[in-house]
Formats: sequence, structure tokens, C-alpha cells
Amino acid sequence: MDRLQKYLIRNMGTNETVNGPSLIDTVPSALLDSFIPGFGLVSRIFSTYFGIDLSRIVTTVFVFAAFLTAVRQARRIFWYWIDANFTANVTILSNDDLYDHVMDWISDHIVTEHARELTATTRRDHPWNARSAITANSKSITNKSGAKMPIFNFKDFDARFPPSFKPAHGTHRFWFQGRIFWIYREVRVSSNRLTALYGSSQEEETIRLMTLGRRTEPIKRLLDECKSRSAAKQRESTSVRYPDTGHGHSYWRRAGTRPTRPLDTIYLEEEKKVELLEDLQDFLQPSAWRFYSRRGIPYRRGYLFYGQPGTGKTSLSLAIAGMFGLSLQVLSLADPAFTDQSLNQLFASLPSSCIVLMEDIDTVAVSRKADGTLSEEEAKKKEEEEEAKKKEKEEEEEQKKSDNKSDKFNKRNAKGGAQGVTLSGLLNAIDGVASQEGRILIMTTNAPEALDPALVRPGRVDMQVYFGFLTRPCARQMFITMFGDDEQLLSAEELREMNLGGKTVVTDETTDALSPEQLAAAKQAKDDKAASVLLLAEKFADLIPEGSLTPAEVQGFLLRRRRAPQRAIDELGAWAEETIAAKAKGLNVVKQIEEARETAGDDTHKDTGAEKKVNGTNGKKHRKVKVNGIKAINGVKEVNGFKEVNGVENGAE
Ligand SMILES: Nc1ncnc2c1ncn2[C@@H]1O[C@H](COP(=O)(O)OP(=O)(O)OP(=O)(O)O)[C@@H](O)[C@H]1O
Repeated sequence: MDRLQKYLIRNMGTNETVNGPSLIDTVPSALLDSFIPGFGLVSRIFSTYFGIDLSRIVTTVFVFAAFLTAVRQARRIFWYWIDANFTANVTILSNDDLYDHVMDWISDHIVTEHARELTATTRRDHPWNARSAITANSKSITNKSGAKMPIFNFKDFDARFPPSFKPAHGTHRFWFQGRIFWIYREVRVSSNRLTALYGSSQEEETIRLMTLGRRTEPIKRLLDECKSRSAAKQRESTSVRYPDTGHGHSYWRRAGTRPTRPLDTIYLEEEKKVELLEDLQDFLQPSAWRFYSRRGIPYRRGYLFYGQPGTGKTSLSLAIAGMFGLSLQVLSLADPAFTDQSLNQLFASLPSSCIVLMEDIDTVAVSRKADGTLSEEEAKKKEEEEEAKKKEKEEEEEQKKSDNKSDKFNKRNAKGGAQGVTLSGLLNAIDGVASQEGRILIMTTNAPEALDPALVRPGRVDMQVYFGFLTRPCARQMFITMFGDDEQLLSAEELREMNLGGKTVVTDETTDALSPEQLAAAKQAKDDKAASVLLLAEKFADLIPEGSLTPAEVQGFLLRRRRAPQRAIDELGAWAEETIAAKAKGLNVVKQIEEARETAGDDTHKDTGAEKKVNGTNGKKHRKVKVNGIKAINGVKEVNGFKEVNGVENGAE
């Protein structure tokens, strides 16, 4: 013992004598001195002047901390052991739809007033759900007829809703069907295997559901509950995904949801619509999968939607996705970030049933053959290119500085460049071995003739659908949809504003307040209006020049007059004539706005831009207004929205 004491005293630098303080007092002080330089000196000062033994205090703190660490470690080991032997777990990645279903359910069920750790986000309801455009601070503008129109203020609307809460990152406990569950919400770095499997990014958020017991059945029941709850909520929306090519990996990023577009708001000849739907329905039958696999046919379906811009190719794709409850994966090959490899990754990581919408497919490198070789003509072209290579290089340097990215991409594709997406890369991706079964591919193009035949051969494209100009039946339907009483399409305010000669239009909100006589009169007014709209729709359809105007153009025209059906009919002829003439000349901008206003000396439409009085059809004078690339011509007589609605009745007579 003596020897040990001497050794410690010598090595730990204490100058106490062997007969001084005991070992238990001395050792900590010496040890602490080596950890905390100067501790010995401070300790002696405290001991001399205050009579406090600092080393004892510090030792106690150290022992306590060590004890706590040991307990924590023991608890971790205990839970690890429990977790490994007596619990069931299910992990869900954030790029899966299930993640949102679970988060929605959890937010509704465990975010109570007792929850202590939450993540708050601003909640925005869709203005669609606003009962009234008028808020406490509503300002209004006066329209041409002197009537006050309340301004819908989005900030005021948002302010009506409290934030929404979700469980914060970390662990939360809750009960479901009499059983305890834990949810761990965390961000983690994905492994290569997971990345390959789910096509996810390097960092991703996960939730892990855990319950006691060795079977996952209770968790599956919970997931079923989450799914069925949110399925009802999500029936009205279509989830849309876009590709992300960050971190050297390409994956589908969920871009949110879009309201499901009703199919009857797509104006396409009925036979074409029915034929397409039957084909899709046939393919999506559960029995079809067996049929395809038994015959060794890849279970995929391809469609080519072609036609003028603004004829509804994209809109129909969204409507179909909503109708069949499929997600829409949108891909634009004009994106310069895409390569053959990223395209392959994206097709390999598609969900098992979905619609892939590839827009403007003609922008891809169409000059390459499927096998990557060049045709005779192309080889000749390449030779010429090589001859001019030196010169081009210099030019390209200059162009690089001035051109924007998409111009560069188009030029590269026009030359059949090997970067970006090549035709052979595209063909491999869409029907290579890695491509997902069960997917529906919709390719859209304005220039079908520019496509390589390999791209549209049967098997890759199983059905071609032409989207043409607006036909009369479709124009009629568009008019009815635009001015009809469907409360899905028109808000209560709008319906009320669309009164007929002073008679109130019935809405759900107003029915309670009316006496039986008033109600009958109002219902009659509503029926009258519906009948009037039908008659006006016939007139409108008769005036539509077939084979000349796209649905987008007519939709734009009607939207400008969405409260004035009679005005739409009055102005259609002149507008259509002008629009067709402008298109024939290849004009996009019809009038130089300022110049036109100066010439006309008229400032009625300050907000809309150019105006110029010209002679239109039927010997009437018209004012031309350029709005968002679509010309509109207002009738010469002074019009106001409310009077024009009354015009519905006139038109019906
Ligand atoms: N056939 C149609 N039925 C209903 N709406 C249509 C139709 N065609 C165009 N529209 C309307 O016009 C707008 C543009 O339509 P959409 O994007 O679907 O056209 P597109 O043919 O895909 O055009 P692009 O070739 O330029 O991509 C949308 O607001 C849509 O509502």
C-alpha cells in the first residue's frame, strides 16, 4: 500500500506527505488535475479559504454522470433487445404514397392537445371551398355597369385557417385498436440497395411504425385504416410526379396532386373518346395481366396523342389518370439534364400501374436509328458536318455564350448529337427489360411525321389518337359546361350573380330562406335558364367554323365572357374570322397594344391592353383586345356582365 501511495504521489504530482490526506481524497484531485489543468491549485484555494473540498464535489458529479450514462446505455441495450426480439416494424419511405396516407392519419389522430413535439405548417384551403368572396376586409372594384364587385383576398382567406400540425421528427407513441404503437419519424441517408429499389435520393425521410409482438398484422391493419381514410379524401385528386435527376440518381419526385378532371370536360369526338376508354379499360382489367403474361407479351400499353397545340392532349391524359385512379408521371425529354441512363432509371423505378406522359416527343433526337447507326442520308449529313467541324466549333463557342439551354438542346438534337437522350436510349427505356410492367405510356406530339417509325411501331404505340380542331358538338358541350348551372363549375356567388331578369337563381344556400312560392318561382327561373343555355349552346355551335379553331382558343374566348353568354354569341363570328386570318398569316401578336390604343383614342379597357376600332363581320364595329395571346373582339354596343346574362333569356326567345 505504501509503495502504491508513493508511486501515485510521485506520478500525479501531489506534494502531500504520506501521512497527509488519505488515498481516496488524493487520487481524484491528482486525476482531475491531469484532466483539468490547474484544478489542483483551485481545489487547494477552495479548501484553504472556504473549507470546501472541491474534488469531492466533482467526484460525486462524475459518478452521477457515469451512472446516468450507464442507465441510458442499459436502457438502449434493453430496447434494442426488445426491438430485435419482441417487436414488429414497418418502414415507409417518403416518396411512396403510403407515407402521405400515414402522415394524414397520424396528424388527425395523435396530434392532440397532449402532443408536445409537433411540426407546424401553414394550412391553405382551396379557394374552391370558399363560401363567399367577401371577407371582413374585402375591398371592391366597380365594374363597367357601376356595380360593386368584391375582391377575393387570398391572404384574408388563408388567415381563416389555423396552421396544420404533424408529429415532429423523433419518436411518438399512440394507441390503435387497444394496442400500443410507436412511430419514428426520421431523415436518413438511403443505401444503394434502397436507392436502386425505390429510385430515391441520397437523403430521404422515413417513418417506422412499431408495435409489440412478433407479427406485423396489427401494423398492416393500421396501414389499411390509413389507406382507406385517405383514399376517400384523395379520390378527387390525381397525384402527379416529375423526375428529379439530382445526386447522379434519377427518381420520381411527388409534385403534389391535381384535382381530378372530369372526362366530360374534355371535348373530343365521342367515338374517339369511347374507343380510347374501352382500350384502356380492357388493358387495366385485373385479368389482362394474366392474359399478357401467359402469352409472353409484355404487359404495357402505349398511346400516341397527336395534333395541334391546345387541342387537349395533356388534359385528356390527366383526366384518364384521374378516372382510373392512376398516378401521372410527367416527363419532358426537352430537359437537357436527361441522359439515356437517367431515362432508364426512371422507367425502371415506375410504380407498377401508372401513366407516363411524355410530352412533345418530337423534341428527342429523332435522326438516330433504333440500333444507333445512321441512315444513308444521315451519314451524308454527318460527313458534311465533319467537314465543317472546325468552323462549327468556333461558332458553337460563340453560341454557347448567347443561346439559352433549350436552344442548345434543340440544336444538339437536330444534329443527332450523342449527349442527352438519343432515340436508341429512349427505345431501350420504354420497352427494355428494366422497364416496368403495367405502365401506360402516352406520348404527345404536334409533329407526328417527324417521329422515327421505330418509336411508333406497334408494341410501342398501340393506339394513335388524333386531336383536331373543335367540332360543333364539342363546341356545344363546351358552351353548356361554361354557362351551365353545375355548382361544381360555378360558385354560389356566380350562380346568384347570374340572375335572370331579377329572378334569383336557386342555390343550396338560398333555398332555406325562401317561401314555397318564392322557391317555386326561383326553381322555374333556374329551369328557364338551363333551357336558355341549351338553346344558346345550339346557336353557338352553329356559328363555330368547323376545322379551324382549337378547343384552347375557343375556351379562352368563352372565359373572357364567362358571365355573358349572349355576348359570346354576338362576338363569336368576328372573333373567329380575325383569329383564323391571323393564324393563316402566322401571327401570334395581333395588335401592338399601345399603338392600337393611341389610334383608337379609347381607354375603356385600360386593364386589357390594345384596342382598335375596326370593321368586323356583319357590318358591325368591333374593338379588338389582345389577351394572353388570344384575340377577342368586343361587340360595339356597351355591354355589362349582368345585362348580358339577362341576354340568355333574350337569346332563348
Ligand atoms: N379537347 C379539349 N377539351 C377540353 N379542354 C381543352 C381541350 N383542348 C384544349 N383544352 C384546354 O386548353 C388548354 C390547353 O390544353 P392542353 O394542354 O391539354 O393541350 P395540348 O394539346 O396538350 O397542347 P400542347 O400540344 O401545346 O401541349 C387547357 O386549359 C385545356 O383545358
